[in-house]
Amino acid sequence: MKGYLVLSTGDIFEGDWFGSVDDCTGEVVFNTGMTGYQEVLSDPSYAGQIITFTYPLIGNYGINERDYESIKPACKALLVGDLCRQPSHYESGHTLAEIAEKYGIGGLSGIDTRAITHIVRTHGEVYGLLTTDKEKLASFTPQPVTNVVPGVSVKNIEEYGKEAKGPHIVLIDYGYKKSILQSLLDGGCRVTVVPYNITYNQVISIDPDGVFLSNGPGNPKEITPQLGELKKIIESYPTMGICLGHQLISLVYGCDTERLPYGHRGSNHPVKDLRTGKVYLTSQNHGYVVKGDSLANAALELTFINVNDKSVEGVRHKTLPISSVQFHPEAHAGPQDTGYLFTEFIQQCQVTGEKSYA
Ligand SMILES: NC(=O)CC[C@H](N)C(=O)O
Repeated sequence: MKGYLVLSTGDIFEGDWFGSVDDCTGEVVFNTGMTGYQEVLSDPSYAGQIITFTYPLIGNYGINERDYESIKPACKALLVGDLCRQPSHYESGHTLAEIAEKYGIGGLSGIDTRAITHIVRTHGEVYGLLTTDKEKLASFTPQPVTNVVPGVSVKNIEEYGKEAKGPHIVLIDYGYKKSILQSLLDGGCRVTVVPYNITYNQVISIDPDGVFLSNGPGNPKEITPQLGELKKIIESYPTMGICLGHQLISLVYGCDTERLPYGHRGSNHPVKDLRTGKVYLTSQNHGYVVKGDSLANAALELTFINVNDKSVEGVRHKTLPISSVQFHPEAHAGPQDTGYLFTEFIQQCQVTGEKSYA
């Protein structure tokens, strides 16, 4: 079946439809990873987005039971050059098309993903409609995707690793990737996952040794109503944040965020650890970034920069044990080179001994 993509720029693409047959709209973004489509499509930070894969062949090793980053993928649609419908891998249980259909994700293959990527690179903020009905193309009115965190955050507290001997971590869920939870569990932690709008008093009653702010979709400024509670929480425990969590820590301390000219989404984004001068390849997925000049008089200092565009990739508090990174040390998809940041954080939660800084 033929399907169509119309962009907010007016460009129209025709391709072969796969996945859910319902029309869908979303922000069009591109991911440059050569592998990792399963982790990408199930990363909740892609909620409300249409993902263009720049790597030409997608689906060739199928879909397995282990590599999901969430129970239910939250992205809207997938744009693929060459869709493999006969995957080959010993762990593969399904094709990408089957999984797209199962989870209500739209898909178009056989389209020029390079051209779409070029449009997104040029315009930055691009929205799209996927439909099988050619008649609808002319009437598409793009609408920004907003307020997505409540839809992907847990509704109730969840506990993992209850028998673990290591520190007890509260993971605030803005749409966490399973690999963040897994990294904490692998480090010997007990983890309590809590909803994004958790209060200071609720965290105190859980009595953790550390706090972790997860990744998540959307504009970080949409979480502004939570910043007051968040400040009290993070100033009471050793804290680490990733991606959206990093942006929120920066907003708590009066820094500003903005949209990147176009997002960083892929598995080989180089960042420099300013403490050591070492450069690491990282997994990334973000459309917003902390403004470098807004750090000037803040309580935070820069710890990592992006080697390509010099954007902010990490900060830490000048006196409190609070740090965060824009990239993904939990990897999946992508390299695990910065996994040492989990080790450092877990050690910090152990060394402190005291339950609370307050
Ligand atoms: N992966 C994330 O946490 C993304 C953070 C934020 N939604 C952004 O796009 O910048």
